[in-house]
Amino acid sequence: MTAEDDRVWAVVPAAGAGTRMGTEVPKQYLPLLGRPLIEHTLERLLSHPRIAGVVVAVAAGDERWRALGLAGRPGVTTVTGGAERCHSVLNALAWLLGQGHGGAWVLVHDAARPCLSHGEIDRLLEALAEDPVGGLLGLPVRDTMKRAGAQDRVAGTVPREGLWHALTPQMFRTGALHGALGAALDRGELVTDESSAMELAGHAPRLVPGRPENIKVTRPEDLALAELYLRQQGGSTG
Ligand SMILES: Nc1ccn([C@@H]2O[C@H](COP(=O)(O)OP(=O)(O)OP(=O)(O)O)[C@@H](O)[C@H]2O)c(=O)n1
Ligand SMILES: C[C@](O)(CO)[C@H](O)COP(=O)(O)O
Repeated sequence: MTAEDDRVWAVVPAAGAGTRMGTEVPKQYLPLLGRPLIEHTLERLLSHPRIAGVVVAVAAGDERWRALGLAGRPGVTTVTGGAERCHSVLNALAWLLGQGHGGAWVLVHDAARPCLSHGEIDRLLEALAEDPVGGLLGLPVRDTMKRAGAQDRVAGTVPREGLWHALTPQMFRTGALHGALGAALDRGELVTDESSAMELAGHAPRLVPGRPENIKVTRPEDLALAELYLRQQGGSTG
């Protein structure tokens, strides 16, 4: 294995508007324990010894990102995001390809998931080190799952055996993921995660158990939960 293949990069899609949060400030910039949410996320990634660098996709003209000063931190590269998460990820992957990292593993991790632990990153790297496809962190579904019909009436119960929540990071070879994502977008498939693109390309990514604390801050009530989890980690990266 060449030294290049052993390097691991991270891509952080951070160009969203946070509509479901209902705040004027995009959620990745909301304060969490006194620091912008995205700062916690980037710190988790940048402090991991196997991660060579982080490519952050931010909205065009994002003044908050510029004002944060994180763009100038060693190991951080900024690219412009796109209309959807998949476009933002594709732009970041294109930068990595342009740098000659097509053979390297890339971990795509939502900026909105600040409670990621080093233990999860380690599990992902160990489980997929020799995997021909790659994979993602996930959580088996614990509740009985219902499919809603008209007027939110139960249309049916979905068997939960084998159902998982997809989390991030999702880990694939940069070149393979860029190709699969580009092909999905060419077909008009605005995939909501990287695994979907790889599945459309005919692959079966591996699911690796993540932690319930690795939540995606999406709605207002998620902020308090993320703060609780970060306090429980007590500043450690887990
Ligand atoms: N065009 C977009 C949309 C989303 N994201 C990022 O993708 C991650 C997961 O997306 P989501 O939780 O949906 O964030 P938003 O799109 O900002 O939220 P909403 O759907 O509520 O607007 C977030 O870190 C978000 O910043 C992105 O980089 N580019
Ligand atoms: C990537 C992801 O976090 C996996 O669950 C999710 O698909 C992001 O979806 P969103 O609609 O962009 O929040």
